Amino acid sequence: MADSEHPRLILHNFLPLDLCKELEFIHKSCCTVGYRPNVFSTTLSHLIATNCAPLIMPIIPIREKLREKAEEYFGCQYELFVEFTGLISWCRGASIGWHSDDNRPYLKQRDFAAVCYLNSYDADFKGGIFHFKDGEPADIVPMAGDVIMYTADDRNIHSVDEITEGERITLTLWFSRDASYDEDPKLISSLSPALLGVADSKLHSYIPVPGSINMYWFPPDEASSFLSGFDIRCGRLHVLGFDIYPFQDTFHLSESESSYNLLELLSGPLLIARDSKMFEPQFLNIMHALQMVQFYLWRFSNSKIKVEGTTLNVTPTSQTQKTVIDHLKSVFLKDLQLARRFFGHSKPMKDMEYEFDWDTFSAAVVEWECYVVKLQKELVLHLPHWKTNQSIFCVTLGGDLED
Ligand SMILES: O=C(O)CCC(=O)C(=O)O
Ligand SMILES: [Fe+2]
Repeated sequence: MADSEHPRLILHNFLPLDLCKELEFIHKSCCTVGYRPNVFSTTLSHLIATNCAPLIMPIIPIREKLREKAEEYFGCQYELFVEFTGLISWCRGASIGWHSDDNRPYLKQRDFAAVCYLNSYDADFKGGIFHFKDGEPADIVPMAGDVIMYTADDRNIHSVDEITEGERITLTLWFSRDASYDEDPKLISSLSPALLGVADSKLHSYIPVPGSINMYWFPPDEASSFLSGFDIRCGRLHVLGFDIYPFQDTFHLSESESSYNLLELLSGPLLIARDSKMFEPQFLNIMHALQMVQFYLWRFSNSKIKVEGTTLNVTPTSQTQKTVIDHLKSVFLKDLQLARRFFGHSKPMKDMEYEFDWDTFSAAVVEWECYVVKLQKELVLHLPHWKTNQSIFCVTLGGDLED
């Protein structure tokens, strides 16, 4: 498959599609504005810092499998450390020219890269084809479940075409031979024992806690004034048909209130509305609401599961509430068109309109709790082992990932 001048490995169908969908859910619920233009990212340390530690669990076995594969293929058994793990998405306009992944002084520690494609060219996005400058294979068309691995040096100079539509999502890792760049000890020390000691009855401890407002404002250089652009969390909810209504008294929401103060409302309790209906149970903040909607989308929207007969907690939106919603929308989504261009996707949006129902959404909210408790238990089970070894790896793979 590869010659020794250009050491690289392509693995087809390495990740099961349902796992790809799960990672997409995690990314779309938790990401922040990323490190390059029109790029969004979710790192493991960010998941831990925003009280979403259980959500690192689906990533851990994949990470370990990839490290093993890299060591085996590139002939460096037991030598590699994971330097970086992140879910990364590229939206319309993102691209990268010819480069090697170690091409900056501060990236010299990178020895190998692994890129797992979580969604597919054409079906989910247009553009975004990967090219190696020299050697074979030369062009990689991203397909969900496929993985590419290559050396980070100039034997594997590569580029990615501009994304012209949709959102291209990957799980990207870099490996280093230098133990001082191992990300594990930092991650382990940030997994606070107090946080993990919670019993199931205290699940509310795992309600996501948002990072600072400017981490979610796009474009990032507008995050000092918020005069143009949009909040990416509101943008994602908007393209899926949801509005936000703050739970707090809104009498002070005058036109003159600063954008920053209004954006602060997103860190507090709120309700979500859709099609002139308000869902009564409150969410504790925007990340909580977004996670629930993305969870619904992942687990319920494409399945035949329909839940009927749940007591509906949905009321009609009043005119006063609509006025508040519209005012806040004009603050949170200054550039609605841009938000739609980035996160909107004509086909899935139509499917959503068709398939959404509040009863099933209520069921998803309950199911989400079971999901997080399950992951939390796994995390609690593994942590003592991780601490002893100062390294994050699973003792068993739990059957989620095929050999
Ligand atoms: O996402 C990809 O296919 C590769 C991205 C890349 O080259 C990079 O992040 O350095
Ligand atoms: Fe690269």
